[in-house]
Amino acid sequence: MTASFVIALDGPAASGKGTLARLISDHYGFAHLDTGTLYRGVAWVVLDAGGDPADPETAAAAARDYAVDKIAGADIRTKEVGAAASVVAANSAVRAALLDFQRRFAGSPPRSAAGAVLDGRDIGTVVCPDATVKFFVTASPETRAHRRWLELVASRPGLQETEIYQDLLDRDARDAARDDAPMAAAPDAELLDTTHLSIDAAFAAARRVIDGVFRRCG
Ligand SMILES: Nc1ncnc2c1ncn2[C@@H]1O[C@H](COP(=O)(O)OP(=O)(O)O)[C@@H](O)[C@H]1O
Ligand SMILES: Nc1ccn([C@@H]2O[C@H](COP(=O)(O)OP(=O)(O)O)[C@@H](O)[C@H]2O)c(=O)n1
Repeated sequence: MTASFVIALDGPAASGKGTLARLISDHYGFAHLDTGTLYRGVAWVVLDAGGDPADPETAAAAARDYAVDKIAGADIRTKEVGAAASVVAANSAVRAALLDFQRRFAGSPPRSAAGAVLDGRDIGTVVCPDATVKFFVTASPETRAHRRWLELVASRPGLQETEIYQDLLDRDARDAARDDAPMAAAPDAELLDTTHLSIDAAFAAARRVIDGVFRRCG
């Protein structure tokens, strides 16, 4: 089953897809799923238990047993958890274990919302190939590193922007090179480069695309 409207946002780390997904879901009254939290959650569970995210069985077992209450209070937004997330995300058994939940969310959004907004790496290509509107959100690596550094430095004084930059490049390379559901723009995705756009301007550009599609859908 598919919800009336599904908005898919994919793109590399810190491109602004999560920010747009939240604004879009608030504006249209749709439910939002940040699918990166699933991979970060699985990675956090593995790391917290002292496991190796690269060990296929350890990661697959954590994904099969995954429930959101397992990460209650955990800081899953760190760069270490992000790096481990992209390692577990290359494991097909992990991706298979998380797929059904994402598709059910898109098909039957919580609170009977009229639509769902999902952001991640493979939403428009694998999770919801029939999404109503698809975006591939990008920004230059320097811009993305600066944005992510601004987010993290408050809780980690001394954190170097160059460290974040390298981290993002490594993660993007892993995400784009994996065999299963690599990060990629769907052929019918709208490309949105936010390098020189404020959050408001990026949101306005996304709204123009969505409203245009909704008008055509009647
Ligand atoms: N267009 C933009 N201009 C400036 N900062 C932005 C823009 N879009 C997002 N940000 C900021 O960049 C950071 C990363 O954005 P986020 O939406 O979390 O990226 P992603 O979900 O792609 O990893 C956040 O602190 C967010 O507020
Ligand atoms: N749909 C998705 C979402 C995230 N991921 C993985 O999870 C990691 C963390 O995703 P995220 O969306 O939280 O990362 P940021 O863009 O917020 O930095 C990514 O680097 C991917 O490896 C994925 O493989 N597929």
